[in-house]
Amino acid sequence: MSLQGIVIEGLKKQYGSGETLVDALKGVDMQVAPGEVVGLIGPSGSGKSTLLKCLGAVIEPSSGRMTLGDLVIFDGQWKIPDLRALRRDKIGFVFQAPYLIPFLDVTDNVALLPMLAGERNSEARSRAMELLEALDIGHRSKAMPSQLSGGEQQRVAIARALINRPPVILADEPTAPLDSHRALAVIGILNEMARQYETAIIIVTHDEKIIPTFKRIYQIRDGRTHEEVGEGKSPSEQLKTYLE
Ligand SMILES: Nc1ncnc2c1ncn2[C@@H]1O[C@H](COP(=O)(O)OP(=O)(O)OP(=O)(O)O)[C@@H](O)[C@H]1O
Repeated sequence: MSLQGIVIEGLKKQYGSGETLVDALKGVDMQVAPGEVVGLIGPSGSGKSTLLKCLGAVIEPSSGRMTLGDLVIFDGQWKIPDLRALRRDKIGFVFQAPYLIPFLDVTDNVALLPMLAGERNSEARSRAMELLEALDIGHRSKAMPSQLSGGEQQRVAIARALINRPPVILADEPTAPLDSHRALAVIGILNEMARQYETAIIIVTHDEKIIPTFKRIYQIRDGRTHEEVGEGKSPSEQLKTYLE
């Protein structure tokens, strides 16, 4: 991947038309370097999920431009013919709920995507195992999801998001159900993974526990992004700014 990471320029998204028109994004600009983890915060209804869905090629923006690495994915229209392949190969998703498949063990939950894509089962499982070890959960590789704690399930979900080494990870409230200790552990892991694999990571959050960990934060207000630099401010100063 080139040094570009994620670049979003003038992104707009409108839902509906006429009387039901909603201007969800009114011109979003955002940049995340490879290896960087940024926070995305904003009040309810400000457009955070809409932005993540546009970037994740789940919904189509109305206008603007989005680049992942050296790949222009959207410029007034989709520039990639196969959006499913784009999602599978370039983007890892982590959600609030881990959404693990209940009847597959931990290893197969992580290995499923490459196996479905045609990789040999033994290779996919051995890559899954490597990641599980790196996430310090290798010892639970044969467990079923229901036998894991919430924090352990979220680490498996992170391994699944990383298995194809995507240049981009989009995380939507990944720590919401976790206590402080586990939430900070999950953020620590995402930071370490970003550094190790040069992944650009965007984390949408309301979670006061993790907001002070971000070096850079984008705040969405009224459909536009405002960049805030977290570093240098004390956690309480940051929280005061963001929660106002
Ligand atoms: N499918 C849709 N059709 C019409 N309007 C929508 C649709 N999805 C979202 N919206 C509107 O777009 C705006 C942005 O919504 P979005 O879900 O992106 O906000 P959010 O910041 O993620 O909110 P929350 O923190 O509550 O999840 C809101 O006004 C919402 O009502």
